[in-house]
Amino acid sequence: MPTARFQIGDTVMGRWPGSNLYYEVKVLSYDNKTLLYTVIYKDGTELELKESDITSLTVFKQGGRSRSRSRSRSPGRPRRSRSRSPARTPRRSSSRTTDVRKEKLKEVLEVRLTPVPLTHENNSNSRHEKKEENNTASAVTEEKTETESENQAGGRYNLRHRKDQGDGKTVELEQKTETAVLSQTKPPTAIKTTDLEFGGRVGVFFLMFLLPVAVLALLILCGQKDASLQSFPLELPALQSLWDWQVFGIVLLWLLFQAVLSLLPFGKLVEGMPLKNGKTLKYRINGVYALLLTAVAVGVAVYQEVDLSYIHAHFLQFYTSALLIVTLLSVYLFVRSRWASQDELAPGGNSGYVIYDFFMGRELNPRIKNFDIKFFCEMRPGLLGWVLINFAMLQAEMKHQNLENPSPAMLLVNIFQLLWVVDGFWHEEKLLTMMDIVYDGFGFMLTFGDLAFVPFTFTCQAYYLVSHPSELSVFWIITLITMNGVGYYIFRKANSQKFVFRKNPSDPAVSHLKTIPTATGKSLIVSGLWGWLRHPNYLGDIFMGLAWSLPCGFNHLIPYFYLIYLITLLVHRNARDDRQCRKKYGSAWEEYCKAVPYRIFPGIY
Ligand SMILES: NC(=O)C1=CN([C@@H]2O[C@H](COP(=O)(O)OP(=O)(O)OC[C@H]3O[C@@H](n4cnc5c(N)ncnc54)[C@H](OP(=O)(O)O)[C@@H]3O)[C@@H](O)[C@H]2O)C=CC1
Ligand SMILES: CC(C)=CCC[C@@H](C)[C@H]1CC=C2C3=C(CC[C@@]21C)[C@@]1(C)CC[C@H](O)C(C)(C)[C@@H]1CC3
Repeated sequence: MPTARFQIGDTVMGRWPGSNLYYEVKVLSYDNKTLLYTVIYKDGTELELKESDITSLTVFKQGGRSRSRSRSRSPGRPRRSRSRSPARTPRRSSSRTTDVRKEKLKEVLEVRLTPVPLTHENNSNSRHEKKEENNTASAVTEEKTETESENQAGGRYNLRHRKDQGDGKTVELEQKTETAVLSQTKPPTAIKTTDLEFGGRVGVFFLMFLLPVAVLALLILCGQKDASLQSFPLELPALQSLWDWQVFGIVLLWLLFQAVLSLLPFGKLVEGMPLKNGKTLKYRINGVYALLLTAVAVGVAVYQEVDLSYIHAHFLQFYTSALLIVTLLSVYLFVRSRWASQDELAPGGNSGYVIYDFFMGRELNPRIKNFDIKFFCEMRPGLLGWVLINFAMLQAEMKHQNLENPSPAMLLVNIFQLLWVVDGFWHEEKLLTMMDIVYDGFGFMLTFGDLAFVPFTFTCQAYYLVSHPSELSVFWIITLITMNGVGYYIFRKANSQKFVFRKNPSDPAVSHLKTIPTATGKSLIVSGLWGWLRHPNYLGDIFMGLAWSLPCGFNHLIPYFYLIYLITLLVHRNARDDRQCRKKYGSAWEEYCKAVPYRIFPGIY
């Protein structure tokens, strides 16, 4: 009769199926027939493990000590990324900061899985470690269902989530875990960036010139009577016609006005995602107030008979002014990043190549005291500038076409896009969890995107309509409203569902959804919109983008620029996110991809 080596109630280290990671588990029972131990992980996941996959705690502690003694880092070798998985145990470190961080995160980590890689892992390179770290088994959970999965070694593992047992206490544990994940997930450590995007140094060098020139070309075409690509003027506009100091002054005033609004002490102060040093930054969420105050200021200006069509008449000059500010700001950001500590660097903008890092952005959250430059630029001057420019185009249309009222096409474009911007401000807080804020550095790409690309290309439909009238039938108007409504519904529902789920998976609004657990303690939604597509929110956005372009008719391709940009960006973003999720969630992500094969478009893998 076989005897159990470990006793019920023992705390031991259990291997996570299919990986070399060990987590602290408690032995719940031992089955003499199958020779399997039932163990429970700290996040409530129960598994049946073979004895060979269980090791006593002391063995690990000894192994850990000898490891830390023997590990010597050569100066050239990048620091290992530890924060990729939120479930990692902070190890012994000589640094006092790490100890402080350990203390701060202790409470959170108590409800997390605590993986400890096998000793031989130290012989492998860091890329391999990352892969192993996230290689986890997973199962689709549903009320009262279980999925059995075979691990790579052929052993039997029985995955069960405690939620399935209808145990209220456990749901609370899961809720605590997920909440902790939302508020405590750390961005990856700023090790040297080796995976270069956008074609590396050469790619970004060309992009840096190509993007501003492409936008200029788009604006030139959009303002021409014949906006077809073949009619692009062979003679470029004279340089002096592209510059106006007064316009430059107006752009500076606009930025200053928005900066002042963003510093007003209205709205709540919220904490962003934790940084590598365990600290969190505070953000003032007052976008809705800024929107309202800007609307009042514009209303007063119009009442005072300020002619907003000036913006239309000087559109190219506004663009070049914005471009100069983008360039100066990017240089400032790059220079100041020299004084940023390792902790403050973005994982994607630290390659050591000046051009690449300048483009991608070295610093993650550049701030002047409490003023967060990235958060400000991402939401305020560009998005509000877009709405203001749209409104100016509406006035210009009435003036140029001698209309008493704006055309239905112009009204639709204005209203649809205003709705999207208002929605963005209403949900401003959610931006704090997005990759742009959490992972991306603030360099030329985002500065240009936020301050030049958004206000000058997203307005391209309204700009086009000023000199290209478009008749819309009632049927067409209803179709476009429906299309925008459906797109908005999918976009909003998917984004909100994910946000609420990440905050509290037991929230009644999302508790009915089926999920796939992952070793990080977070789960992935696998039903509803997120069970239909891997990025339902992108599809909603694309529907809206289509509804914004169609009012301009089919005479030219130019008004479809936004749609083409959006699809390209979202396809690229999907690939990027897919890579990150595969690293983060390992086989759980594979499982999700199998369960939900379509990415953005139904029927297209
Ligand atoms: N108009 C424009 O110019 C742009 C618009 N957007 C819009 O912004 C919105 C947000 O986009 P973005 O942040 O890129 O991407 P998503 O909102 O799709 O977020 C992706 C993240 O969501 C989490 N996730 C993925 N699948 C699941 C799942 N099944 N269950 C739970 N969580 C999941 C993962 O993060 P984790 O697990 O770590 O939480 C993943 O990294 C979109 O609606 C997009 O259309 C974006 C860019 C530009
Ligand atoms: C060509 C080029 C340099 C592109 C840069 C891309 C940026 C313009 C966009 C990347 C992601 C964005 C998001 C918003 C604006 C455009 C950029 C910055 C966003 C803040 C707009 C408001 C929305 O509600 C949003 C919060 C969902 C959205 C987030 C992404």
